[in-house]
Amino acid sequence: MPYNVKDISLAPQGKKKIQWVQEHMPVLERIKRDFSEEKPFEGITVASCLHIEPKTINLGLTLLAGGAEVAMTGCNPLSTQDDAAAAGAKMGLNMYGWRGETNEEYYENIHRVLDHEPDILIDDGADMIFLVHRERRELLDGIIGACEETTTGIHRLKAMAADGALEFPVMAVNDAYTKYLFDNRYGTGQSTFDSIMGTTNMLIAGKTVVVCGYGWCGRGIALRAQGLGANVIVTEVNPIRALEARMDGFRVMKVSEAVKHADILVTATGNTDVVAGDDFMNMKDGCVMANAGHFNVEINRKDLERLSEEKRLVKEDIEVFIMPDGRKLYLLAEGRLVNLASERGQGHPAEIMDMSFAMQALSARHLLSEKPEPGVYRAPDEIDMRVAEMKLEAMGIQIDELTEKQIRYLENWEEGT
Ligand SMILES: NC(=O)c1ccc[n+]([C@@H]2O[C@H](COP(=O)([O-])OP(=O)(O)OC[C@H]3O[C@@H](n4cnc5c(N)ncnc54)[C@H](O)[C@@H]3O)[C@@H](O)[C@H]2O)c1
Ligand SMILES: O=c1[nH]cnc2c1ncn2[C@@H]1O[C@H](CO)[C@@H](O)[C@H]1O
Ligand SMILES: N[C@@H](CCS)C(=O)O
Repeated sequence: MPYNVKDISLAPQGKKKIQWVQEHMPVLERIKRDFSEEKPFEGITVASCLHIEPKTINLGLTLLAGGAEVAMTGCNPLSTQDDAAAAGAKMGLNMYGWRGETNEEYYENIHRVLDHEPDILIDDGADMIFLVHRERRELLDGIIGACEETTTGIHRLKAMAADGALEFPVMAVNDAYTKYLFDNRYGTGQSTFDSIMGTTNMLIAGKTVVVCGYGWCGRGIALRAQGLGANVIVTEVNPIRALEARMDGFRVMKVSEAVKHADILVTATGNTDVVAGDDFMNMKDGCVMANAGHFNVEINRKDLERLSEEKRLVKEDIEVFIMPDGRKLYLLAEGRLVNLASERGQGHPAEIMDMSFAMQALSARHLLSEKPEPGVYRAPDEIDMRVAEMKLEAMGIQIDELTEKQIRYLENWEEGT
């Protein structure tokens, strides 16, 4: 089985981590059992570009159990867990990736995965899908379609589809209820603080935490910051989301004002230059900045380098920028998504990725059976509801069913006071 990982001898340690998460991913385990009987992916090659860590390996093993050949690489140069990658290679997956890739190595590894001539792609951020369209067009004919994991990837793919440039169907896995309502909100909320606290060993209680963006991720981050005892300020560009943040109990202000108060600042917008230029000149001394959104552009690192007098690594994943007036500003994990890119970042909890990856597995199977036209599609509600039902069942929770009378009542427009 071809692979290129940092250190294959880390496999036993990675395997233990995979076994641990499997115990907390009951929905994916159930799908794995079904797939191993039905073999829906027999003869199919799946290529993934996802954060490589134990839960993702478990998705790979689920597809493998379904008969697929699986080739995996990372979707971020810093997020790969080397022991999990090594274990994946030993467990029958074609693994390419390591933590700390250069930009060149990152794209090189996507090429190696594509060399397996995949029928189905699973992407996070759409880098692999773009590469196929730009540089590996010879593969387009063989590709049945792709599944996309995250908000930013879907924005990019919709823009591509609007320009008539998207040449195969893509399932917008992020847009499933069982994905964004839980993964983006509770997953990012918890894993962002897990990583910030693990990296800095700092107290959150009593601090002012500024959250830029009050989308699904921002809501989760603000909620958890509040729960940890922080004073939370939200910045937004969307008036409705800003109002929601205010009525959820948070202060709302412009980022240029918020930076003056921030002890900790977290971006989660999917946008560029959210904190930039003069913001660094007005920022409070000692502010710790982290990005939980995408790529490394939300906090403008180039501005930070240009405006500071000195930059050095304090310890793994903490850089300090010393400003001309002596203020120290800290940036975590090079401004890449902190919950995965920092060494301490474990990503979302297993129980959360259980649903996200169940949606991935079932969306890939849906692509195979339906073979839709090129475009960006939400997964059918039946799949979404099925994942929620399986999750409730696994949690031992029962809910009521509508009676015939209630269904008739809800469908009736004549009955009133
Ligand atoms: N770290 C993770 O594990 C993780 C998990 C899920 C999603 N994501 C990524 O996080 C980002 C946000 O995802 P989401 O699902 O919350 O998206 P979303 O669209 O629900 O929310 C983004 C919010 O940011 C706001 N915004 C945009 N530009 C802004 C600016 N300059 N200042 C302040 N607010 C601004 C928007 O108005 C919107 O309310 C995306 O890039 C997504 O891919 C990361
Ligand atoms: O632990 C994890 N393993 C794999 N993917 C993850 C994990 N945590 C979050 N994400 C995924 O990363 C995307 C943003 O790049 C998010 O959409 C989320 O689903
Ligand atoms: N794969 C990209 C998209 C995250 S939303 C990244 O890691 O930054």
